[in-house]
Amino acid sequence: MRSEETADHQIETTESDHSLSKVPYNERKMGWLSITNITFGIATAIFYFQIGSVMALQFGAINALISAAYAIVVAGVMGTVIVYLSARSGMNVNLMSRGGGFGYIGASLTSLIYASNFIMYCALEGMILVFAVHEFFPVIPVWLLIVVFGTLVIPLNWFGIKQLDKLQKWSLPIFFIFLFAAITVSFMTPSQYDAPFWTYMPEGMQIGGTALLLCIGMQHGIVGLTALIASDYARFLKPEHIKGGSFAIGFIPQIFCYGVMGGLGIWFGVRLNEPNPGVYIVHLLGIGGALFTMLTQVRINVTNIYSSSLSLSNFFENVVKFTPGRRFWVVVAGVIAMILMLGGITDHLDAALTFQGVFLMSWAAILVTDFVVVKRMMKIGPGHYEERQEYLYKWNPVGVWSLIISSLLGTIAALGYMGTFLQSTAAFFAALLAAVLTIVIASMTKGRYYLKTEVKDVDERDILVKTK
Ligand SMILES: O=c1cc[nH]c(=O)[nH]1
Repeated sequence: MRSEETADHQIETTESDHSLSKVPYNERKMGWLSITNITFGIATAIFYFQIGSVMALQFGAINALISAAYAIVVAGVMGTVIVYLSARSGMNVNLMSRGGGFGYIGASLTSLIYASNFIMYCALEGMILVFAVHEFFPVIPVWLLIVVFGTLVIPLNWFGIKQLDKLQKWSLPIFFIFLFAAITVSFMTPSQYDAPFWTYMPEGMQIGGTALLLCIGMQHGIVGLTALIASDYARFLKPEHIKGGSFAIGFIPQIFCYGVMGGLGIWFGVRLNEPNPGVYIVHLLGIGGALFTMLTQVRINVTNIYSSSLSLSNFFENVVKFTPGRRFWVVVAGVIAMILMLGGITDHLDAALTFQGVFLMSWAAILVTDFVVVKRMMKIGPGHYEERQEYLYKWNPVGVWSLIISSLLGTIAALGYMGTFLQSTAAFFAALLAAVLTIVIASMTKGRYYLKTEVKDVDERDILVKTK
């Protein structure tokens, strides 16, 4: 087994993390339901209520619903392809990017930005939890709650994927009990809006046009992330579950995030005339609302820390050969998130998150285009994903230039320097641009930078496309 050949890889094998190498076939034992269950840890975050409620109250419920449908399709299609690639290769997007168009240093940069994204989200989600609890127990100082809840996610990540699976499995039924309670109480609470909720439209807004574009612009901050994230778990999928499982893992959680949670967010928001779920859930369920928030936020933050630890492991192995093991990075990610919360930085992350929304969607688009168009249709580059440094160039211009150009232009557009239309659709256009650039640069370089030397020990099962 290749992953046992070096000392680093032995550490991983004993921890079952495989943060630095692909998951060997004899450890791809998880069924599609278990993996979908883990990704529901992300999908059940009240963050998605908030997106739905804010969109509906600012731009109208029908625009929010159309935008949710758009997010389901875009994240679902990209997510399904990425899950398929992860399950076939045994790699997450960090590893896959090395041989999937970026080179090993190129892939380190994507890993670093990806890790920073999860750490920021961990801090943002952590603050939602801290404020919900502080609301009920104002005597407990905020800094203490930050330290307690910031520390809690570290041991919950200690034993990797199996622990995550158990945690998400046991907490999901409790989540649904709270959710049904909130819906029931909401029905019993007089609505602030008398007509059917989907007819809600604030003054000066209309169906479609700028209002719809602004909703789509809000969704773009997160669509790329939800398409990419399942790859951390799908690499453990049993090979016999790949066919139907790729769709289940790649698509169903998107329906839940944007459709169910987002849809309920629209409904709650309009009914209660309140955009902040931290306020309305507590209003509906009292202390139960604080417990519900605690549950959803712990569920999402264990996945945030898990994904950041994998990405940090990748970055530091690739760039400085520092391989202390994934648990070390769990602690680092947890501590940085706490520092962000304690420093009050979470109120100033807007520009960083705008850039990351564009960046992540472009990255997902490059991985999908590299596989579907470059490898499958144009037969350029190797037919398998290589992750070992000795076979790779540091940089592959295909992914690296496509990502740099599209992310830069996309961010400039998203910040409003190219007009309103491009501001709201920036991530989409960056992703389209990234896809086109991937094809153009791959055909210009004729796949030269995918592999430094020929790989002679490729397992037949790892070949995704016959390129020769
Ligand atoms: O992956 C995600 C998505 C939304 N919010 C998070 O905290 N993490």
